[in-house]
Amino acid sequence: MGPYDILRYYIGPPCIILGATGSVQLLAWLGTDPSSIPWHVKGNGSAWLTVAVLLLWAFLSLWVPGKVFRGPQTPFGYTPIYKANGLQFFLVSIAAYLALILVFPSLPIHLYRNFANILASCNLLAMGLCVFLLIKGKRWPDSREVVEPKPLLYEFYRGMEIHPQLLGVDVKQLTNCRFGLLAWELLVLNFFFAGWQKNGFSSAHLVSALLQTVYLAKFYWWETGYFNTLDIILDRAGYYICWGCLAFVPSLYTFASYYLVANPPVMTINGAVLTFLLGILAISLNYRVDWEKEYFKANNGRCKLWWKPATYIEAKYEASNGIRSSKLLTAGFWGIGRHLNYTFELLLALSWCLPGLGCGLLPFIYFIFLTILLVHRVFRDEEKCAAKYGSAWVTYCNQVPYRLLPGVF
Ligand SMILES: NC(=O)C1=CN([C@@H]2O[C@H](COP(=O)(O)OP(=O)(O)OC[C@H]3O[C@@H](n4cnc5c(N)ncnc54)[C@H](OP(=O)(O)O)[C@@H]3O)[C@@H](O)[C@H]2O)C=CC1
Ligand SMILES: CC(C)CCC[C@@H](C)[C@H]1CC[C@H]2C3=CC=C4C[C@@H](O)CC[C@]4(C)[C@H]3CC[C@]12C
Repeated sequence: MGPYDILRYYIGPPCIILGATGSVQLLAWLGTDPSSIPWHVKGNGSAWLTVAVLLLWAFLSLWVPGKVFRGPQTPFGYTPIYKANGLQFFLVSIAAYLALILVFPSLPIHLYRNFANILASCNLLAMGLCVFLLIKGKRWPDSREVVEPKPLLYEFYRGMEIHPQLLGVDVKQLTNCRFGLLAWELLVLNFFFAGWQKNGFSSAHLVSALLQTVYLAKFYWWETGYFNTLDIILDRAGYYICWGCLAFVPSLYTFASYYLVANPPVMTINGAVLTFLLGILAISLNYRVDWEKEYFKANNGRCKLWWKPATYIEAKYEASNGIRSSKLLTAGFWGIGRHLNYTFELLLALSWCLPGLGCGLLPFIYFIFLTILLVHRVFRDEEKCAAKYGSAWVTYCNQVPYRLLPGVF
C-alpha cells in the first residue's frame, strides 16, 4: 500500500468526516450572533419535528403512485426506478410553506433562531442513516454486485450500495432530490422572510433567494436528467452523498441567505437588479450547456447546434452486454471547453452570494467550497471518462484542450 492509498483509505475519510460534520454546527454559529447559540446543541423537540415533517413529506412524494422514470442500467444489470414528479413536488411544497407562514407569521423567525438545532437534528439523522446503510450494504444488499472490501471508515464515507432502497423508495432520490434540495429551498425562503421581519425589506436578500429559487426550480424541472450524473451512477449511498445532502446542503448551501439575516445587506437596489440579471444569465447558460449535451444524445448526434450540424467523436466502450458506442460532442459549448457547465455553475453561485458584498468573506463561503468541489469533480469525471473511452477521450481532450476557462485551464 503506497502513500496515496494510505491517504485515500485511512487518513482522508476521518479528516473529512470530522471536519465536515463539525463545520455544519460551526456555520450555524458563525452566521449569527454567536452568544445566541449554546455550544452543546443536539436538536430540540421543535427541530426534530421540523426535520421529521420534511422527511415524511419527502418520503410521501416518492411513495405516492405516479409516473416513473427508469435510470441507466448498472454494469451488474440493475435498472433503478425513480418517481418523475419533481416539479409538482417543488411547487406544492413552496405553496404549502407560504400557506403555513400566513397561518403562523412567527414561523420564519422561529425557524431562523432554531437553525442550529435543526442542523443538529439533520446531522444526527444523517449519521444514523449512513450507519444503517453501511450495515445494510454489508449484510443485506439489494443487488448482486460484488464490492471489494475496504477499510471500514472508508466504506462508511464512500457507501456500499449504488442504488439502495428503503421501504420501496430509492434512498438517493430521497436524500438528494427530495430532502436536501427542498430543505435548501425552504430555508432560503424562510431566511428571506426572517430578515424582512427582523430588519425590514431588502431587495438584495430577495434577489439572493429568488436566484436560488429559479436555480432549484430548474433542477426539479430537469430532475430525471440528474439520474445520469456522477452522484447517481458512480457514487455509492454513504456519508459523502447521503450525509452531504441531509446535513451539509441545508447548512452550507443556504449559508449566504442565513448570514444576511444577522448581517443585513448593504447593496443598493441598482446593485441588486444587476446581480439578478447576472444570476439569470448564468443560470440560463448553465442550463444551455447541460441541454446541448442532452439534446445531442437524445438525437443520437443528428442535430444542429449553433446553426451548424453537430460534430462529434465516435467513442467505443465496454459494457456488461458487450462493446457499445457513444458520441463525444465537439460542437456548441462542448467544443469550447470540456466543463463549461461548471464555469456557469460557479458564476451563478457567485451571483447569489454577491448580495453579501461588503459583509466580509463569510457570505462567499458556498462559492469557495463549490470552486474546490467542482475542480475536484472535473478530475474525477475525467478519470472516469478516460477509463471508459480510452483513446477517444484523448482525441477529445486534444481537440478541446481547456476544461473550465478557455485559454487558461
Ligand atoms: N451545485 C453543486 O453542488 C453542483 C452542481 N452540479 C451541476 O450539475 C449538473 C450536472 O453535472 P455533472 O453530472 O457533474 O457533469 P456533466 O453534466 O458535465 O456530465 C459529465 C458526463 O457527461 C458525459 N460527457 C462529458 N463530455 C461529453 C461530451 N463532450 N459529449 C458527450 N458526453 C459527454 C460523460 O458521461 P458519459 O459516461 O455519459 O459519456 C461525463 O461523465 C451541471 O449543471 C453542474 O453544473 C454539479 C456538481 C455540483
Ligand atoms: C461530504 C462533503 C464534504 C461533501 C458533500 C458534497 C455533496 C453534498 C454534493 C456533491 C455534489 C453535489 C451536487 C451535484 C449536482 C447537483 C445538481 C444541481 O443542479 C443541484 C445540486 C446538486 C444535486 C448538488 C447537491 C450537493 C452534492 C450532492
